[in-house]
Amino acid sequence: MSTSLERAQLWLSDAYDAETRIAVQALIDTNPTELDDSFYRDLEFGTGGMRGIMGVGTNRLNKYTLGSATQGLANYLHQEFPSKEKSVAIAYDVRHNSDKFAKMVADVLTANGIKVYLFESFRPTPELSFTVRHLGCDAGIVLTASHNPPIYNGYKVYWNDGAQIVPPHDKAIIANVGNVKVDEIKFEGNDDLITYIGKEIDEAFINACVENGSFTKEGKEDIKIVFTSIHGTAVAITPTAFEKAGFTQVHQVPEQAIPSGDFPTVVSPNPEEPEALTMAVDLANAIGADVVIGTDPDADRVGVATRNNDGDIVLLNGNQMNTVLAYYLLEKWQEAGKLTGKEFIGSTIVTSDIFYDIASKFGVDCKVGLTGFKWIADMIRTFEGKEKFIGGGEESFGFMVGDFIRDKDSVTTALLVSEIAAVAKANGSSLYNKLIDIYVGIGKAYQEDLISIVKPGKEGAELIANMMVDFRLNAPKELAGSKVIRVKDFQSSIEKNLITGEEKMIYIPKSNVLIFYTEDGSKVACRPSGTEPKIKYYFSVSADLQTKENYIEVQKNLLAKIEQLKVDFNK
Ligand SMILES: O=P([O-])(O)O[C@H]1O[C@H](COP(=O)(O)O)[C@@H](O)[C@H](O)[C@H]1O
Ligand SMILES: [Mg+2]
Repeated sequence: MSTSLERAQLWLSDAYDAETRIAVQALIDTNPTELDDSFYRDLEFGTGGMRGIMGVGTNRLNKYTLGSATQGLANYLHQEFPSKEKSVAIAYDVRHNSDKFAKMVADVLTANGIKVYLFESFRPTPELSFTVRHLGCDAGIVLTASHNPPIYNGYKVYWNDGAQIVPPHDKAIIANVGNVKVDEIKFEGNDDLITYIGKEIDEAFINACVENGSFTKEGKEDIKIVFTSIHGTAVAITPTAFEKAGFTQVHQVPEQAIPSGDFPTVVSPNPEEPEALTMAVDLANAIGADVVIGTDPDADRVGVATRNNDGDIVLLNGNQMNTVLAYYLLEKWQEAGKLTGKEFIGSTIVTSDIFYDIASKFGVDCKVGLTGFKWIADMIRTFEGKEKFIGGGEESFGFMVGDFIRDKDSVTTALLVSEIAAVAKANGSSLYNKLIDIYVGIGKAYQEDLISIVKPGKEGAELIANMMVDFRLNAPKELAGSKVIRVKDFQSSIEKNLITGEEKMIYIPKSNVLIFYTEDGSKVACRPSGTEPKIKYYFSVSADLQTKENYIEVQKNLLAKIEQLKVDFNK
């Protein structure tokens, strides 16, 4: 394997433009650490596409890494569909360079004779997934790094069903990308092959979201909602969707309705960080709102906060939000007589096990995939025509309602969660109480939490890899005073019962993930993030819950248990 310096020297050839060569030379001359980090590896497709810091280098997002990825995709499309006229839809978010990168990517495709539908300005990621299906495209691309910091950008790739690519397509595209030499990238586009899209698609998309995310008008004029797009793409769509769905009291956070790749009013534009919703919560307190909803820059993630029984606004975690959403959808399908036993909800290995309880209550299946909504979308494809997908989610903030969009979708989710809150309020309850009702209904309360430890750069990646190796070599025997009785290793595809020694195969694709189960029912999953330089630990605990009145006490104990569990991992 060549060194970072050798790899960097290749970028000094004439095949690269002058600006790039100057920047690479400057790294070689003055910044060995940055040079190493920029060139020590190639960017890869992770959980949510290819993401990287913008800059020169093989491990950075730039004209050449995006160019070769797109040339590889074009080559693969020609291989897969040799005789048909091909088309690709392209969207982009509000980040720095996203618009320029989108046009550049469009040029590479048209230079390869592929027709492009390019959004005229920024749009949500779920709208792109919808568009691929709506226009019958062969693939789709979004230029976005989701909620990552402003220095990042990225490239999400969708196949013709509107789902992000999984094997074999991702591996095949990467293999094609690996064969692309820089002078083979066709940068000279053909504008005649570009069709700009916008308003008509927005209308179709919003109508589809409203149709799939609305079951009733009850309470929609009485619920007060604060919505923030956190400087991202949802601003162009979600307020209209709310209006069309019948909500009349939606208040936007004005400062955050301004699109900006600097995300100037937040530390991180990630609704999973409570700080990202501070301004929205302040506004909600000022105007007495019932619900707070915030979306990430590419509007696939959505955070929801609601009032607890003391009137304080509390942030629901991803599992709690997904619990309420999945349960409501199942209730609606049941009421409509649409549950036949051939339906399923989707989850991933880091989703709370409450999804199994909910599925069994309604007599549907709960399918489990690897982390990432692309694996939930994969289930829909696999069971298409045989079993019907109702909805799906995981630990992270976001949900997928039905199969018309094959990625998590904050727009439909925002409508649905607001409807649940509206109906609850109209019946003297609340979103918060709906969650507790579900726990009481299944006889068990759940609590989850997540720690993400950031380890940046090449050194960080090595540290994280070593931490996972260490967990395998020295697996914990006890967690928070309870014996570890079962371990699932998704890399070796083996589940081991530590009491009986029995081993079982795990039948989902391999991934670097470990899950430990303790005697008292706690579950801890460990995995390196596939989108950011982080290692993640997911905690899930549960306890019996018979009455609503006991919830606060039970929850307090569960939270204390999670704190105990965290001690072993927070290093
Ligand atoms: O970042 P997004 O909004 O595109 O979302 C993507 O990445 C998240 C974080 O993945 P990881 O834990 O590997 O960092 C996943 O949970 C999510 O399913 C996926 O769609
Ligand atoms: Mg996102």
